[in-house]
Amino acid sequence: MIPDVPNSDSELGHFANGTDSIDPNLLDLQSTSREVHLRIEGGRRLRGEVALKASKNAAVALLCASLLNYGVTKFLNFPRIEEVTRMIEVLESIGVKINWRESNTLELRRPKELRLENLDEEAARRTRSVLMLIGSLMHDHLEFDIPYAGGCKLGERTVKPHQYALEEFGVNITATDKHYTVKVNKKAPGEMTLYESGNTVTNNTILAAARTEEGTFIQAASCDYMVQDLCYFLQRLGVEIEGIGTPLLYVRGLSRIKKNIEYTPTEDPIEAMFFISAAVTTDSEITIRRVPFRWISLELMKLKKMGLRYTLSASYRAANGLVDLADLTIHRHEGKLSALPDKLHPNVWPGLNPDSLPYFAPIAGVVTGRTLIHDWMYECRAIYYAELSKLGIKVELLDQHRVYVRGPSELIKADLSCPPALRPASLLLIGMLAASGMSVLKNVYVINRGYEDLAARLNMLGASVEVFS
Ligand SMILES: CC(=O)N[C@H]1[C@@H](OP(=O)(O)OP(=O)(O)OC[C@H]2O[C@@H](n3ccc(=O)[nH]c3=O)[C@H](O)[C@@H]2O)O[C@H](CO)[C@@H](O)[C@@H]1O
Ligand SMILES: C=C(OP(=O)(O)O)C(=O)O
Repeated sequence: MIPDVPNSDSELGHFANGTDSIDPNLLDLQSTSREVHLRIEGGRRLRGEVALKASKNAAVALLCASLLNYGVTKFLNFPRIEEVTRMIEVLESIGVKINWRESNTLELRRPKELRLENLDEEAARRTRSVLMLIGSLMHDHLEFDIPYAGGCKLGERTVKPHQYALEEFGVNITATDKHYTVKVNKKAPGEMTLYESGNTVTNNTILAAARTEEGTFIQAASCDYMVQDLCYFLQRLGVEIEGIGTPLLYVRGLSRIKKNIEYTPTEDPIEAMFFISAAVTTDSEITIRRVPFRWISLELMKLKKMGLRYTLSASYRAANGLVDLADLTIHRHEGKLSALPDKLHPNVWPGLNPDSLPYFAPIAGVVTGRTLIHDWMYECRAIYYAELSKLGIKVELLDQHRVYVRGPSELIKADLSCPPALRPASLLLIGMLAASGMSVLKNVYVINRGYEDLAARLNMLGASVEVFS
């Protein structure tokens, strides 16, 4: 059985799935050797256009999935972000040959034999995504160790759903000192139900099914965007998958996969929410290009009901030919937005995306009235929303899941450090863009985990963001 809570103090900071307290060491763990900070001259209105990059969350799943393929895998338009770099370090350490080709094309060639004993533990511990290595490695390895996974520090993030899902495929996972020890006696479950409709666990299960020749019905699957992107890639590899975008997936795998393949992941709906929130909080008009609008349709609906005006262009296909995109223009609101009377809360897709929810916190700071944000999914992410009060937004923390945000507020500059979680850290950047004067945001590694070249892209929109170390 995998414990979800660390057994001893010495495990704190490493067993990131288990602790429900915010670990002060985590920032150190997440820093690269050179800390990078941002200096933001706020209070400028944004203007112009920005195009979205592909998502961290699909990218990490695709990197793990590349191990299933004994041919050459090429990912086009792949995000050059810290989380991808960590996963590349992990894959290179076990023998995968990886090269960045022209700008954002990533080419991977796995060797016949992986050297799992060389796995780069330091890189692995910085990301939760290493959990998905289990679903890929179980097909050719009878026994191996994976370091305890890291990722955003948001309170307890259980690994039990992964254990329960993979045991259906004959995978036994036990927690030893700082590692999961994985033993495989492969079997085909036929039918299985996930313990939670989590994204990473769904992807892990799909990876397990992708090289299981008998068909697998996966019930209570997440239908979220990174799951869809992984399924589209696996289909290209020849894996049969039905029910993409629904909670019942049917996967008929292949015993061996060897194919030279190119795949372009879809643009990131959560990056779209970052730019939407930046535009609304600074009361700006900008156009966000290449938005997978159906993946944030509920978010757009809520914004419309607050009074926000936006325009969607005619739709066109993403480079993978599968997902519809459109260009989204957010119009200035000139202070005329109103708070929704009902709470904002996340849900598994097609609900309001759990990673979109935080972006409503700075928005709620500039609308008139009181907004209740109920972040039930994560144990303590709502606590980070209260950091916005240091930028002048009136946030009342009701408990570790709920905040009231009262607006409109006049935002004020501040010097702050990033909390150890990507979306909450990026909220502070949004607040600083809207606050007049010079703010400093320290140690932005955690933002760079998920977003590429954000300072330069914001500067193209007329912001003034200086990177320094
Ligand atoms: C690499 C990746 O894709 N990361 C995303 C993924 O993390 P990931 O799939 O790893 O998320 P977790 O498994 O940690 O789940 C997030 C939280 O939601 C809870 N939970 C989840 C599903 C459910 O049906 N019921 C439930 O209560 C979990 O117990 C946990 O507290 O999904 C999260 C939730 O969308 C996102 O914030 C992460 O960006
Ligand atoms: C929680 C997040 O990421 P991860 O699952 O990588 O920790 C996130 O992207 O907001």
